[in-house]
Amino acid sequence: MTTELSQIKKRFGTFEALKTISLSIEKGEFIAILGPSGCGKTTLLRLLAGFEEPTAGHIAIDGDHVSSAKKTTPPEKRNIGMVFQSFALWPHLSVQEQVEFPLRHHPHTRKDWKKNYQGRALDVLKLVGLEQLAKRMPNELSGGQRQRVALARALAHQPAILLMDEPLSSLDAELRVDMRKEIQRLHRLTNSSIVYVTHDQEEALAMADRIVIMKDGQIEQVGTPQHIYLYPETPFVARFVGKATMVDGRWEGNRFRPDAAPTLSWDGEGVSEVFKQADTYPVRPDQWLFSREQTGMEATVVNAMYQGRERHYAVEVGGEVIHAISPATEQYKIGEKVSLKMRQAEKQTKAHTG
Ligand SMILES: Nc1ncnc2c1ncn2[C@@H]1O[C@H](COP(=O)(O)OP(=O)(O)OP(=O)(O)O)[C@@H](O)[C@H]1O
Repeated sequence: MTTELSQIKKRFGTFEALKTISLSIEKGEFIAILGPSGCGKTTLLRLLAGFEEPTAGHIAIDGDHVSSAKKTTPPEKRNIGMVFQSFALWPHLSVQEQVEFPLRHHPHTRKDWKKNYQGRALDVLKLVGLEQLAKRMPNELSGGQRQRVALARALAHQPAILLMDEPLSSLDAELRVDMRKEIQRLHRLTNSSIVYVTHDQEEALAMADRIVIMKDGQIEQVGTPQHIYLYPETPFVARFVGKATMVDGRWEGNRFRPDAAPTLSWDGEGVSEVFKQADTYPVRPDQWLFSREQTGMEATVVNAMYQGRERHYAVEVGGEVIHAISPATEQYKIGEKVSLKMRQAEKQTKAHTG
């Protein structure tokens, strides 16, 4: 069964926080909602959870009509689990009791689990590797352990959909990467769909089956991580996900000729019509090819950062500063004049000449 959001609008007073959102989430699918601060991600999640009512439209979770402007099922009656940034564990309950609580009280808990809630709670704690800490209280746990308890509590009754709002943002960088893997593992082991709100594109690209990119209360693009990264459909998505620069130039069918070096042209197969109509080409930092021979777009290095495997540069082209990445083996100094081409253009040339 899918979860459906149909024509959802949400207004706070005169402010339209969500403007006609429609989205279908498959059973077991991992959806990341990605967008900048204030674009409406949390509002969308709160509507799914039942903390807010839509101004228009309706929501069905696993076939249950839970939300419309007329009628809303409260959060505790929805077949959902929730994990928030703050973990929100109950301070007076032990680890085991945190997980038992929803099993005993949630209306969607399977009958056999409700009866044997202690056994099921232990099984779920084993799943997240916390069975040894079942008797501990929340204040006796590390941040990562607390987040595991929050996950176990949310997953215990096997909700149709697990809602997660920036669940890793209060953990340090290393733990965040570990917990990403943990969430992916748990997702594989359960049948729950996941809706995961984040403003971290790396997290969304790494974890989701599909990413929903939001801007100003609307969906900009929906697609697999690879599709969104390689084939952005709007300048906003190209900049936000791919950190792309919009290069001005002319399109001749599927070939692009940059204004800054009109003798150069490169292939634009698959580039969205939106860019063609705007006479631009979105180039990601990793797509630039540096050279000292003046055969491409003239540029001056204004900043350089060594990053181990690669070097990140800020370079000025025609008065605009853009970001470009080179392999660490290539080194350019601040102030140095370089020449930039699209990586793909080089491949094309090789293919034509080779
Ligand atoms: N209860 C409310 N009353 C009025 N405006 C609200 C309310 N809740 C949210 N908003 C507004 O709706 C917009 C979307 O807010 P929301 O919290 O959904 O954004 P977000 O994408 O989750 O942002 P962030 O990443 O900063 O959490 C914001 O402009 C916010 O100020």
